[in-house]
Amino acid sequence: MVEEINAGLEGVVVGQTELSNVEGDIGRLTYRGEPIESLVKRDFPAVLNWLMTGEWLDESQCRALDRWLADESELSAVESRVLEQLPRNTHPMSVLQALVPIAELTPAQQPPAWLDEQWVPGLVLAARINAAVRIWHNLSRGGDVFAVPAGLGFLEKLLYGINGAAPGEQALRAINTTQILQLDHSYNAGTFAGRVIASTGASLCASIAGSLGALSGPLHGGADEAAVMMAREIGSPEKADRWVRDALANKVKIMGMGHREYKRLDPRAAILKPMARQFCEGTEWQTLMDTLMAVEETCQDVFSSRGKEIYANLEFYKGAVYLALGIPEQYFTSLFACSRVFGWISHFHEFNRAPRLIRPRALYAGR
Ligand SMILES: CC(=O)SCCNC(=O)CCNC(=O)[C@H](O)C(C)(C)COP(=O)(O)OP(=O)(O)OC[C@H]1O[C@@H](n2cnc3c(N)ncnc32)[C@H](O)[C@@H]1OP(=O)(O)O
Ligand SMILES: O=C([O-])CC(=O)C(=O)O
Repeated sequence: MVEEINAGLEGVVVGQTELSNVEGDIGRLTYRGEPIESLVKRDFPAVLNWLMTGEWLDESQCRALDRWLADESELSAVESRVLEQLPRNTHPMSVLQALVPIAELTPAQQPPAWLDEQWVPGLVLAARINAAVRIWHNLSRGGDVFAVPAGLGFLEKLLYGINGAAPGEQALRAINTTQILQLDHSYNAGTFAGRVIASTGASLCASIAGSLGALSGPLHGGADEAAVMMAREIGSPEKADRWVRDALANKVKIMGMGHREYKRLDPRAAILKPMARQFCEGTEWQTLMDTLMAVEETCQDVFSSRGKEIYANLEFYKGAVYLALGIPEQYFTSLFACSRVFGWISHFHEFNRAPRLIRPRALYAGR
């Protein structure tokens, strides 16, 4: 009997989740029923807590969580030594994969009293990941780690540490938006990898180390860096049309375009494109932004001539916002991980409430 094989698991339902809902046919994304368009008007700590627990924090709780996460965004002596030993050209995603399995999950500061203790190790891990990205950004450039003043918020500390200067109000609002948009996305490859690892009874750190590996690939989270590298290679909007037509004729994938689930515009790209335009206008990033827009136009034109549709995904315009915030492209995917880790933690706990070993079957095709 010939068994049917679905190598990419397209459309296969392998579990359930209450965390986020990707409605690809109508281009809608919600976290616990709340559309991302309204969530981006809130503060990042409030939204990550909503995703994890399904409860809204009041203003003082939100400030307390923000401050505690920021305070926990430091590395222990052992963790710092690990980073110091790494070759300076190590990619930030590899740095995170080296660090996470040995990360210390005991908080250095007392967590807010109302925080359910089941969340503490995961939140400490998320804070360590943010710290590692900030600190590696300094170390990999051969410099000292920028001193960051006390009393900053979680995302403020991350941006301050990367740029060595206090972010303005507009930059803070922008990073609040990008990080909210990346928190969760149902059973994407990175999250699913984490659930598979959790299904063996492995630890939270093991699960998240696996998710990081999956996220790093260019067909997934690594597309953010790859899209900007593509725009840099093209060089200018005038050259985009020829470049894209040649690429598509040669079956080269255009990074940041297309999506397994969205059959319309990714709602995250719909928010990020106007933001990126506004941020890049009249700056050194204007040509890159214009090049990305020209790539999107030609890509859609070629697809339409084939009777198909293609749309930008989360990754296509996000990089232009990040560049304007002072974040270099090698760091894009690690910034993605700084947000998505809260989704991975939520999935780890959700999965472990009804665990089952995930073990599919293969059709033997050998001798
Ligand atoms: C956060 C995230 O992970 S978002 C996704 C980030 N990844 C990217 O941006 C990488 C570029 N995009 C892609 O590779 C794909 O669109 C994926 C992997 C994201 C999803 O693709 P799948 O559901 O597997 O669709 P698949 O790759 O089979 O594409 C269907 C058709 O569209 C084409 N296509 C899809 N995306 C692209 C693209 N970006 N560039 C060129 N052609 C594309 C495929 O070549 C295929 O054509 P064919 O039917 O002639 O063979
Ligand atoms: O859902 C997917 O396949 C990829 C994606 O957009 C994400 O992880 O945010």
